[in-house]
Amino acid sequence: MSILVNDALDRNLETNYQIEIHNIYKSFDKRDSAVTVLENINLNVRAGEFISLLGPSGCGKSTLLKLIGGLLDQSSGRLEIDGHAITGPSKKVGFMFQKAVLLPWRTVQQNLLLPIELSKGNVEEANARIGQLLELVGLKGYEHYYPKELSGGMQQRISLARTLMTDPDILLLDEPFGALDEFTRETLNFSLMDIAEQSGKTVILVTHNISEAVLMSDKVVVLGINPGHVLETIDINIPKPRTDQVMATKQYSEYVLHIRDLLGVGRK
Ligand SMILES: Nc1ncnc2c1ncn2[C@@H]1O[C@H](COP(=O)(O)OP(=O)(O)OP(=O)(O)O)[C@@H](O)[C@H]1O
Repeated sequence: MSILVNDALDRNLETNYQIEIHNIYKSFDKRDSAVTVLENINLNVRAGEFISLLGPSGCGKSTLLKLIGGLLDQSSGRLEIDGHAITGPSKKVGFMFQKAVLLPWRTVQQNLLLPIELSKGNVEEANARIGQLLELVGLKGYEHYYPKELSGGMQQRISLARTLMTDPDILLLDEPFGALDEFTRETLNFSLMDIAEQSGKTVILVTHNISEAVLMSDKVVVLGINPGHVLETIDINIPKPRTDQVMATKQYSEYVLHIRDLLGVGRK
C-alpha cells in the first residue's frame, strides 16, 4: 500500500468522516477565460448524516453535488469518499435529479431494473427487491404501470426507488421535488426523511427552500455567490424524528431567521 493511501486511511479512521471536502476550487473555461464557480469549499460529512446545500441560483450547488458524485473534476483541493479520492462515478453514490426521466416505453418495474442492467448487476436478485422498494416509497403494487399513468409526484417516487435500487451508501439529490406542488413536495420530504432515517444512508440535498433545509437536515451548508463559497455550515440541533410540530418551535424559527439573514432575504 502506498504511503499516500495509508495517509488517507489514517486520516479517515481518525476523523470518521465518510465524505471529506477540503479546500475545493472549481473553474469552468468560458470562451477565452476561466470562471471560478466554487472557492475554498470545506465540508466533512459523517455516514448517515442529512446535509442540505442551500443558496441562491448559480452559487454552485449542483456543481458541488456533481463533484461529490464524480461527474466533474475539481480544479484543485481534496475530495474523498471513505478515505479514497473521488475519480469518477462510484457504486457508493446514487443521484436523483429534478426530472424523473423515466423511459416511457418501460413499465415501473422495467425502469427500476435499468440501473441494474446498465451496471450488469444481478437482475433476478434486484427484481426480488422491487416490491419492498415500492412499498418504501409508498407505491406498492405499481410494478406494471407505465410512467404516463403516474402523476408527477408518483414519478418522482419511482425515481427515488430507482436511485435506491443499487443500494448506494450516499444519496445525492438535486432539488428532487422542486418541480412539484407544495403539498406533494412536503409529503415526499417526509417520506425521504423516513427513508433516510430507516436506511441510515447519507443524504446530500440541494435546495432553494430554507424551511425545508432546516426541517430535514442535520447540517445546512449556506452558500454565497460569485464565486460560490460557504457562508456558514449550521448544525441543526433539533431531535429526530421531526414532525410538523417542529415548525411551530422557537428553535426552528431562529434557525430559519438566521439563514434568511445570512442570505439577505426579506425586509427588516
Ligand atoms: N458545465 C459547465 N460549463 C460552464 N459553466 C458551468 C457549467 N456548469 C455550471 N456552470 C456555471 O457554474 C455556475 C454554478 O452553476 P450551478 O448549476 O452549480 O449552480 P446552482 O447553485 O446549482 O444553480 P441553480 O440553483 O439555479 O440550479 C453557474 O454560473 C453556471 O453557469
